[in-house]
Amino acid sequence: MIFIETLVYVVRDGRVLLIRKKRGLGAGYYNGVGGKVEEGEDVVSAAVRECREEVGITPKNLEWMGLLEFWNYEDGRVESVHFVHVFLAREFDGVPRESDEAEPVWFGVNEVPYDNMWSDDVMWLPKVLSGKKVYARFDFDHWRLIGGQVFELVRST
Ligand SMILES: Nc1ncnc2c1[nH]c(=O)n2[C@H]1C[C@H](O)[C@@H](COP(=O)(O)OP(=O)(O)OP(=O)(O)O)O1
Repeated sequence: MIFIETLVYVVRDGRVLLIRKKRGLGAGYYNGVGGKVEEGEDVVSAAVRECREEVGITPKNLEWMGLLEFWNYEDGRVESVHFVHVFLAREFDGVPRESDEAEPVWFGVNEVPYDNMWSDDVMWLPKVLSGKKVYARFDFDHWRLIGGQVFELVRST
């Protein structure tokens, strides 16, 4: 199975908005706001929709910060591949509120709870929060991280 997904990190006043995911894959972990891109939807529209659905806010002027690939293997075979577009939003409308999927929580950008997040996050999210664009690929065995590489993207002139 191949999935196109989004992750949005809303940043304001030195803090970043994360969600504590309440159900599904990664439940209990803190993460950015996001989910699967639906049939016929573009990635920016999907990112905005997920923010509205999960925490009731509308992010504005999304800045594309990179692409992550998550390859999950089960019994030596590829079980799923996830292409995740990462965005920063420095502006938004609305007030974050809890939903049945997610509890929104603000953290200082230097106090992100990496011990309670997907174990790949500490390898790339600090770069994104400091304004760097990234490409990364991570391999998992039954969703346990077994390897990965992170690259900073720089624009060539
Ligand atoms: N390893 C890792 N690190 C960081 N972020 C993620 C992962 N694996 C992931 O799946 N994710 C992110 C990527 C996506 O933003 C979400 C996936 O959310 P999911 O709940 O599967 O998608 P929804 O569309 O919201 O879910 P349903 O509506 O299908 O329940 O996690």
